[in-house]
Amino acid sequence: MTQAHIEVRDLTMAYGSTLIQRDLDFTIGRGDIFIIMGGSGCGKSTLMKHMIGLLTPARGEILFNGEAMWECDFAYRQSMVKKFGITYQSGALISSMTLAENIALPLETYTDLTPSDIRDVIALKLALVGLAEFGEYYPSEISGGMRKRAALARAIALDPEVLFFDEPSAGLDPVSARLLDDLILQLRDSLGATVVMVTHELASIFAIGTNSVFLDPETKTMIAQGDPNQLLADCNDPKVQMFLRRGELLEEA
Ligand SMILES: Nc1ncnc2c1ncn2[C@@H]1O[C@H](COP(=O)(O)OP(=O)(O)OP(=O)(O)O)[C@@H](O)[C@H]1O
Repeated sequence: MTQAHIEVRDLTMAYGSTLIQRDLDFTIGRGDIFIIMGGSGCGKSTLMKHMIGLLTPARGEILFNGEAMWECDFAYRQSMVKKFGITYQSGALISSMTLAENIALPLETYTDLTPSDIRDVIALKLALVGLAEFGEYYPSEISGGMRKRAALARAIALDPEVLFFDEPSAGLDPVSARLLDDLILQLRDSLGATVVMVTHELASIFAIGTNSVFLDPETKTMIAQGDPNQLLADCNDPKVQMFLRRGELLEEA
């Protein structure tokens, strides 16, 4: 049994009086590639925002390395969140800065590294994502797939313990999406990190996912959890099967 890295305990999420999901309870193991799945609008991004300290639970708790994220004060929570690397759907690189300058930003903000050390870290991170030659390029001068990888280089600048991705392969062609999956696997292994991903991409889910939770927008709670390949083989819930089989339900035996 792998060691728990993030534990979601009895979590209820709401925007004001609007309930989004209730009674979420699951564990993400160290080294997992954990997929948050479910139909449109069920609350996947909302769950991720709770995990990264942006939204406060209506009820329940999230533990990181066994420590409660919401019981503690803001400063302590920030020290936990610093161990997370986050990439959003758009990549969100700053367009007026080169890739190297984008990666330098978290290093200048959160570390005491010298300019020369920062240059070394930038070179290392760019090399890790296959962009060694592109440090002086601006985001608009490279392809969409390269922008995703550059955003990843920035997310790993501070050697995070957990990497969070919201729809990492959105807008990519299948080959670039596959390369991004390979890169996520490679980074998980080289950083010894845990990965948490919101994605609809079945190919990615089955290729790299090791654990998952399935959120249902109708009952507003989780209806399945576990290895996605195992869920495909064993889960009897028709909504989960519909999702994992791209809408094609198994014929009744
Ligand atoms: N800031 C907000 N205030 C109020 N409601 C919100 C807010 N953000 C999201 N919602 C609502 O919460 C619900 C869940 O949204 P969320 O973006 O988490 O879903 P999702 O599963 O990630 O969706 P998708 O798959 O379409 O990206 C939606 O009904 C959405 O309209």
